[in-house]
Amino acid sequence: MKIGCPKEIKPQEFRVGVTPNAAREAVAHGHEVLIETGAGRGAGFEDSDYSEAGAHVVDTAEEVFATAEMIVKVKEPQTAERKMLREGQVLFTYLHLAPDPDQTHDLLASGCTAIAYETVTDDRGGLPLLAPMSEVAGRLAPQSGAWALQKANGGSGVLMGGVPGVRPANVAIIGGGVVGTAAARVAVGMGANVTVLDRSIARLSYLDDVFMGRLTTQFSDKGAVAGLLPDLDMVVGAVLIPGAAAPKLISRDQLSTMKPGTVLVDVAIDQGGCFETSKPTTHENPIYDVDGIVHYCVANMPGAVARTSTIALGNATMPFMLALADKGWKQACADDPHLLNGLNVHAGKLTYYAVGKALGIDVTSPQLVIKG
Ligand SMILES: NC(=O)C1=CN([C@@H]2O[C@H](COP(=O)(O)OP(=O)(O)OC[C@H]3O[C@@H](n4cnc5c(N)ncnc54)[C@H](O)[C@@H]3O)[C@@H](O)[C@H]2O)C=CC1
Ligand SMILES: CC(=O)C(=O)O
Ligand SMILES: [Mg+2]
Repeated sequence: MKIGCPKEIKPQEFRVGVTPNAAREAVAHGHEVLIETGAGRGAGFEDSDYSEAGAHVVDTAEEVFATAEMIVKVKEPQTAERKMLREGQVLFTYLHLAPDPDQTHDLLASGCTAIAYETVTDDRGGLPLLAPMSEVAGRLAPQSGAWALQKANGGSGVLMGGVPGVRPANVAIIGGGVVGTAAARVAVGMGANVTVLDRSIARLSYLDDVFMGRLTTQFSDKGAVAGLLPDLDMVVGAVLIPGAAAPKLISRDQLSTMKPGTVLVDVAIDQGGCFETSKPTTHENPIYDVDGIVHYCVANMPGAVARTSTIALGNATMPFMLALADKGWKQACADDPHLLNGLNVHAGKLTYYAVGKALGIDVTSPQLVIKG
């Protein structure tokens, strides 16, 4: 199969969808890999690394899209990229369709087959292609939030770890999954006073065991969140209902119950955000103020540490990319129900229920699609 990897064009996105190591494996499996010149540079990979791995370096994204049977990327295709997708072509990347009707309609109109990293599952109930980037974003969240807490950035001027005689920051993390756990590890390490809220008692029990008294766990309901808000310095939003639009857990009215300069870090922004006042921002302009509360809502946080993120993502996607290339998407999805869970769009049909529910679009069963 011809596998194509364009340079990412989302602002300040330095990751790349195919690493030289992944390209080498694909070539060893008999596939042809086309990579746009400079695509790996932001992650520390030169064109020569790809050439040595057996890939063909091409000059333009147009060439990649026109030639490749499968496009492997990182971020959801941008408008210019969506225009280049065609019927029969496979797209393997993050999509986050539930909060993004424009992209959804463009993908349906293109006729392509789009498999979303973030809805591929595993045997343990996890999301193996989201998890590596959630590990990164979770570790970054307290770091970015601590920067936003600084007075010059609009924050309240509270230091995460405090100093002897002055209390540390109070941090609440809503959602104790992969992002939440990684964020808790860093926030606790910085010396903050951390509370993690989740609706899964099993998850709270795990966190209680692992952190051995170094954080507080609390069941997440409206009353619990409202009760914490007046005393917090930072909230990290880290909830997920796979594929679905994120539930809104802090309303605009509630901002007035918080201290001026409190920081909200909405990691769940790629699924629409879990605070009513969240809207996506970029690394170029990551924060904004609503009613005196600082919002950090960067939808591609791992792009900031593109080297680490690219290698971590490439390690996770490679086996799935190879299965899709070796067998063709239909057989690969028929053989692996976890990969089939990644199928969001095929030939003008939406195939993921949570996205259909969020956007009011009819859904065709993915099982039916692969039999067709
Ligand atoms: N902004 C960015 O750059 C990135 C964003 N993300 C996003 O971060 C979010 C979290 O991802 P993961 O941690 O991997 O998901 P996960 O599935 O590991 O964890 C989500 C947790 O949220 C909990 N939850 C669901 N509803 C809740 C509620 N109402 N209150 C409290 N907890 C609730 C679940 O029980 C689960 O433990 C996702 O939206 C993901 O797409 C991930 C990576 C990068
Ligand atoms: C998960 C995601 O959207 C990202 O890593 O950018
Ligand atoms: Mg870019």
